[in-house]
Amino acid sequence: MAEQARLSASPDQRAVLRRAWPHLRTQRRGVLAALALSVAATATTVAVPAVIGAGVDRLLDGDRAGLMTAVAVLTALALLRLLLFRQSEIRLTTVGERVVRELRDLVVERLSRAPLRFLEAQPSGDLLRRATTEIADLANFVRAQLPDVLTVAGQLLLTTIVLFGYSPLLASALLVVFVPAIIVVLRLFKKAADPAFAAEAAAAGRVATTYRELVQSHEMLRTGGGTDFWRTRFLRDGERRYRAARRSQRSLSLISLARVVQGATTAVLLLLGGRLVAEGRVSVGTVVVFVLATRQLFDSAAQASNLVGQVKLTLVGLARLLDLLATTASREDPGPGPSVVVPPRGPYTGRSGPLTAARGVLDIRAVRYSYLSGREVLHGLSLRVEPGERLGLAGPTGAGKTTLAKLVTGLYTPDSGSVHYDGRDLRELSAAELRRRVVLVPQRVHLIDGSLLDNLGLVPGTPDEKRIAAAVARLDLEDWTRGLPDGLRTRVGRGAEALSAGELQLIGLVRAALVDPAVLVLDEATADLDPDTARRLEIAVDTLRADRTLIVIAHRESTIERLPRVVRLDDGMVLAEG
Ligand SMILES: Nc1ncnc2c1ncn2[C@@H]1O[C@H](COP(=O)(O)OP(=O)(O)OP(=O)(O)O)[C@@H](O)[C@H]1O
Repeated sequence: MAEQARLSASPDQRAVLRRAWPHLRTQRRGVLAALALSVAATATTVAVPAVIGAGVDRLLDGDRAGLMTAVAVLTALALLRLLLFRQSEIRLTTVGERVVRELRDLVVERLSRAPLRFLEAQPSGDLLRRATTEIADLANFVRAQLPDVLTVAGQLLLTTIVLFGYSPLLASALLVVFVPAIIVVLRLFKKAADPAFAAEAAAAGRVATTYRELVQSHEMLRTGGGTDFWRTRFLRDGERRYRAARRSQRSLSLISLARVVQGATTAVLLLLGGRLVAEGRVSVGTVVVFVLATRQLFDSAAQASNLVGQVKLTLVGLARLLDLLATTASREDPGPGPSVVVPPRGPYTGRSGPLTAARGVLDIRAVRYSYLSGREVLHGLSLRVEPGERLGLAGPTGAGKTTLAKLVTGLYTPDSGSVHYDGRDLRELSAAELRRRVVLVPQRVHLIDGSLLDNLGLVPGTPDEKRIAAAVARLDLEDWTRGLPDGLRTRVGRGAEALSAGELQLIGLVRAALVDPAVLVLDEATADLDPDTARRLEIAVDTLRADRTLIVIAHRESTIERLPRVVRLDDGMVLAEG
């Protein structure tokens, strides 16, 4: 089996921000400007204790003018602070929203080009969560917490610098007590929190998967009596998620150890400061600066402890998102940076590629394919289909007919062997060229939420109503569309007009007519068709086939009887022809 990239349940959490940085490429200037504003805003806060300290010393010296200057500077700082904080907040959230939007677009783009094999291999709920909830969480974080995080980080850094300027001795004492203790606390926290938060995100993904399964297969679960099984599974996943959330919350309590560190640091500072003042080595104003600034430092640390859970959650979400982007990056992507691996064999995503003739031979050469390692489904199957030929593929369930159809239409790439159209390996063709030449009408055509017209128009080039109506008329399907409540404008899909399996295939055939491919592969619906729909399908297929190659995965004897050439498959091999 070809190596298939899979999303990791616990993606690499190391250097997440560094790995995310290349994705900020287009917004780097904005990010830097926002950061500069944030630093300036923070500086106005950090300067306050220094100005108060200077004021205290002027007061003790009886320097009235100096005191008034300090008061004026404090007032100016307060105004400047207001202005700069507001500006930095606006800038940050604007740039952050842009980055999130670009990430969202990139995810959509990557998922739309991701190989079918990759998409089928992932639990759909988990994929959905990464592509939606986790990006939404990131957006919320950017809006609500990022400005605070930057302010806190800036305050911690700038305050330390200012204190060293005042008294290296007191500042060193502060750091000697404060920094090692905080590092120990943070290390303990990281050790407990990294796996806990990753497990919580993975558990949430599992809940989403189970939930999605219910929505998708509710009919089967109800009629088959499987509701209890599902409920048990859902409760089990919910319980796992609850326990994972409790564990990550417990890891947060480690951060409260920081308060013990705060108490010890204040005590050391007051004892040492008092002694230095008594010895005349520092002024009272300097001790005031230290006391106020240390308070600020502790406030920041306390705020940081409140934010740290949110930051952790966001970093885990970001790591999962980067994992998704790295796993879906195809060979053609320039890639955001060296940390991105390039796993899925991006099939048929070439942007250019050779052009092929409007009618050509379809040549399947010794293709092998496995979904799961060690369980080969097609074992070196070869088949040549001439232009304009009508071929039926028959065989028992599980013989590999649908798999072959997906290989022939380029939805899967063979593990070995190749599929050629007009002498070209499908892998060499651009996505547009491939879609122009080979079209699959699947067994179950999926509807998007919208009108029949919206659904019929889901082909390259977004055809207008006139073109769609002409295609409907060409396939002799006007009586069918006219019979629907609003004709072509009838809403279809969930909660709207229900269409039968055969009618869904009619939609697939109209789409094929709009594309005008050289090869049409029709995976016949297995459901029983009412006589009207069966007749419409027959007429539409006959009209459509004209001079193009038609491959029908035949589930009905009547279809097999009508086809001049029938290939019977069994266990991934051609069993017989005729
Ligand atoms: N997404 C998948 N993951 C794993 N195994 C799969 C997947 N799709 C199909 N298979 C397996 O591959 C084998 C061939 O399936 P395939 O659908 O191609 O057969 P088929 O001849 O089209 O059957 P049917 O007539 O029932 O549609 C089967 O054993 C099936 O269980």
